Amino acid sequence: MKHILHTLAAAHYSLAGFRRLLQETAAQAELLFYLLLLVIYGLMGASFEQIMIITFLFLITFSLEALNTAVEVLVDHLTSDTAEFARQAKDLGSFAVFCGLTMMSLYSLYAVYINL
Ligand SMILES: Nc1ncnc2c1ncn2[C@@H]1O[C@H](COP(=O)(O)OP(=O)(O)OP(=O)(O)O)[C@@H](O)[C@H]1O
Repeated sequence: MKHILHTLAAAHYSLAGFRRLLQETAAQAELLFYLLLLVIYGLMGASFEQIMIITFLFLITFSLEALNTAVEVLVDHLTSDTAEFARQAKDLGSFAVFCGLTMMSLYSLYAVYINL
């Protein structure tokens, strides 16, 4: 019973995190990018396996965006001034998201190449 309640509470907190993430313009753009890719994958007759792969890559990218947002929230709480640690922390988070988007883009170029 204790474990079930713990899991339910964790799901509740995760949903709150998802709602918070959707307030970020970058996260909205990434979600739209994924939906657009799904349409393209559908139109070119991609396999179930290819749709699963792009979905996993999107979920990795979206989770990187969530962690990047968490870093930004913490940094903004720590300082409202210009600071070297703040610049480095935000740039590193930004680079992580960039890597995720690059994975999605490269895989999609490959999927278009083998399906058309
Ligand atoms: N307090 C700060 N001190 C120094 N540089 C900062 C600071 N805050 C932001 N920056 C620099 O400005 C960039 C953009 O920061 P900002 O807070 O606007 O992120 P963002 O545009 O909201 O990021 P994202 O698009 O990933 O949500 C950072 O990557 C960093 O280089």
